[in-house]
Amino acid sequence: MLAQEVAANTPLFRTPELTDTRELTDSLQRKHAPTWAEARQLAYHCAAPLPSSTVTLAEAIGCTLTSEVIAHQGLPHYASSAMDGWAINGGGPWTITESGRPLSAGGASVIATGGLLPSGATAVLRKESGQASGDVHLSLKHDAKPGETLPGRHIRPAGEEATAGDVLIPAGTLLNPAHIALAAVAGHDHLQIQRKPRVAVVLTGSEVVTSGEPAPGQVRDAFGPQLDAVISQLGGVPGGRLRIGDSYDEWLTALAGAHEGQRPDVTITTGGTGKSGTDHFRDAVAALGGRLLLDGIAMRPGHPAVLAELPDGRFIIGLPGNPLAAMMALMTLGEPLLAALGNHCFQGSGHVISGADLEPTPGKTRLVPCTFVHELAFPASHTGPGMMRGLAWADGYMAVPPEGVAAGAPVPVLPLPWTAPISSPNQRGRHSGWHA
Ligand SMILES: Nc1nc2c(c(=O)[nH]1)N[C@H]1C(S)=C(S)[C@@H](COP(=O)(O)OP(=O)(O)OC[C@H]3O[C@@H](n4cnc5c(N)ncnc54)[C@H](O)[C@@H]3O)O[C@H]1N2
Ligand code: MOO
Repeated sequence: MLAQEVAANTPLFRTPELTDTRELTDSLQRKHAPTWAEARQLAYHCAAPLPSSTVTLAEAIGCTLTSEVIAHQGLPHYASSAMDGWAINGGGPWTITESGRPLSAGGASVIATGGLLPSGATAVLRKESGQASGDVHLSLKHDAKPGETLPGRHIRPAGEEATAGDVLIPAGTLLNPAHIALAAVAGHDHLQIQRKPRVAVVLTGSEVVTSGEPAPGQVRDAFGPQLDAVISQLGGVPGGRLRIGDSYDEWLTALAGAHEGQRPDVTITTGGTGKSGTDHFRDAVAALGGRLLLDGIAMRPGHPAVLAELPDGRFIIGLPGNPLAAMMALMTLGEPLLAALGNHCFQGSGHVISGADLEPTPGKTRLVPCTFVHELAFPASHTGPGMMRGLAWADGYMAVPPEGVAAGAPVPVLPLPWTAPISSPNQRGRHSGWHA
């Protein structure tokens, strides 16, 4: 269950005063590292929504519709039988004629469910309500339900569900499989949707191994098996993966775009955000003519995270190598950036009563995986920057302000992409804030 919420969520929206990213980054670079909140704002406001694109129906599931779906003809578009039986004209008895021919008074013809109603038909008589003798004579069974031959009985009239010109699915709808079926029955083949950002991943580090138990000096890759799923949960489309070692040349080639397939909108790197001889993020971005939008954040863990933009418009998010630090940096920068590119708002923090004293960390926001017990938020254990145990069982993560939080006071808490929103029941969902 959700912990008690004492303040409504405040989803972040594009605000006019913050749309000049260069001004924002310049102002941020003049002072210390941006705060956690400033970093989130910057990651949201540095990107414009991707253009919409036309896709097949199956490809549109899970996407946001940008152009309404109209009924070009009535739904259904012809009057049909709702039952297997006979199309009939009048109250009977009837003479059976060839199917598909117009019916005159006292006429009947065999029809199947969904079959096109012949002209002159006044009703459909269900098979179980009629008695045919030979191929010609049809009469009403004595035990047939009353009203079986009344005009309109068991007929699906044309336009019953929609008339031509009706808006079947408005723009801004997050398309579920039933929407797609509706578009199909209305005769549509393609839909216009908001394009989702394509996100490539570059995993760095020669000590990183991808299977089995790592030997001393090696680490098992914490990102490869799960990052694509998180990218999807954040509204992106996984766009390829590259593994490289620690050399500058490998970094340069990887960031230059040595990916197979389509060019990504965002590249996420892991590791190499430090400032040692084996950390090449900044040099590679500079060599490619890119600029750092953000270099470090006043938060723990994840403070070395970097956000850059290349001249071709691609964004690069540099996540630290430490696994929890990387995930917290991904929430801080990746969630808002993907939201902006995908043209939706992202969730702000809810407030939950803290069950524990949370120590101050002067000048820094602490991001702490937490669990909810009796509607109180408690910091999880095992939340060192390189640890995953705490995050694995967390219900969300706290953004503990620099001055700390006393037990019993509200603390900002955010959901993880795979946990329930920290929100009141009438709050809109993560992907529902499409900007028309
Ligand atoms: N002198 C300083 N050293 C460090 C500082 C500092 O401020 N001064 N900051 C520390 C912090 S905080 C972090 S976070 C890390 C940032 O490191 P990098 O982003 O350069 O990452 P690496 O050095 O490549 O790796 C750090 C750590 O993470 C492990 N790693 C890397 N990739 C993976 C992976 N795919 N799966 C699991 N673990 C991974 C790597 O083996 C290292 O143990 O710098 C600190 N140092
Ligand atoms: O940012 Mo490092 O965050 O603590 O592992």
